[in-house]
Amino acid sequence: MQSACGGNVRQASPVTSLVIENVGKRYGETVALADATLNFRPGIHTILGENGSGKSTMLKVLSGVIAPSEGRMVLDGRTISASSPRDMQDLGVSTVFQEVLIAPHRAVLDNIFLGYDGFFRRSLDRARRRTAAEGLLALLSRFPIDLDVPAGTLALAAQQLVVIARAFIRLPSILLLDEATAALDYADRDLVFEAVEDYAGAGNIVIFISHRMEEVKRLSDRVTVLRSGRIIETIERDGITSQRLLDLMAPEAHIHVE
Ligand SMILES: Nc1ncnc2c1ncn2[C@@H]1O[C@H](COP(=O)(O)OP(=O)(O)OP(=O)(O)O)[C@@H](O)[C@H]1O
Repeated sequence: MQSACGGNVRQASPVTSLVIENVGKRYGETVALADATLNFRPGIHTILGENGSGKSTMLKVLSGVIAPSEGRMVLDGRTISASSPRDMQDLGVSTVFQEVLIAPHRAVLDNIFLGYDGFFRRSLDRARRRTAAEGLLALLSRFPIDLDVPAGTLALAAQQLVVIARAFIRLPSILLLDEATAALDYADRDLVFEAVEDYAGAGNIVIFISHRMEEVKRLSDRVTVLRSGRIIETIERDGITSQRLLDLMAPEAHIHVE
């Protein structure tokens, strides 16, 4: 991925460990996340659970979108005092949210670099931006995406690829993906997953949310299952099977996988 960006973009300092300790989030009477303690290491760590189990809440806490009601986050041994998405970006965290968030009237190229200048506190000239964006989109997309058209004129799948490219262009140490490929077809998803696997293999932390069991089994180095806002168990790659994951997600359902 670094080479796809032509050496034009700079990676934040590598991070080797992100720990959340006793993190909780309440909305009035609703406990969205309770007493969550987890150690994220380089590789792909999937968060799995039924609707409403707290997955997005955990990702929003990690991305700085919401402040936890209690607990703390520790990055490479140092407690984080970040309180906004920008603070988390400065620490090397990039997020692709469930919703496809684009500026529809701005060019695709500008969308890929949205927020980039403030992030790196210095600008990158337009020619270098084009080279970096072209290299990245060539990795992520089977079809060419015009950098100069307003992003809102693209099909939803192409818009989602633009949003994914925006996260990668910053070369984050921690990449958060919340159902980030929902609008893509199977072949599109495959390219994105290859890029994600390469990125994690290069020593970065990827935290991944998906409800598609095949994706989870293909990508995950480890899976943490949530139920009703609580961490039930974390399973390493060798122990991941559909049956085991379903039993942990919904034990009362007694779902049997053939
Ligand atoms: N802004 C909010 N205000 C009130 N309750 C909320 C809010 N956001 C989430 N919740 C509640 O917190 C719980 C966890 O929600 P969360 O979105 O984290 O679950 P999820 O596992 O991501 O679900 P889904 O798969 O449906 O996205 C749910 O009961 C949800 O209704």
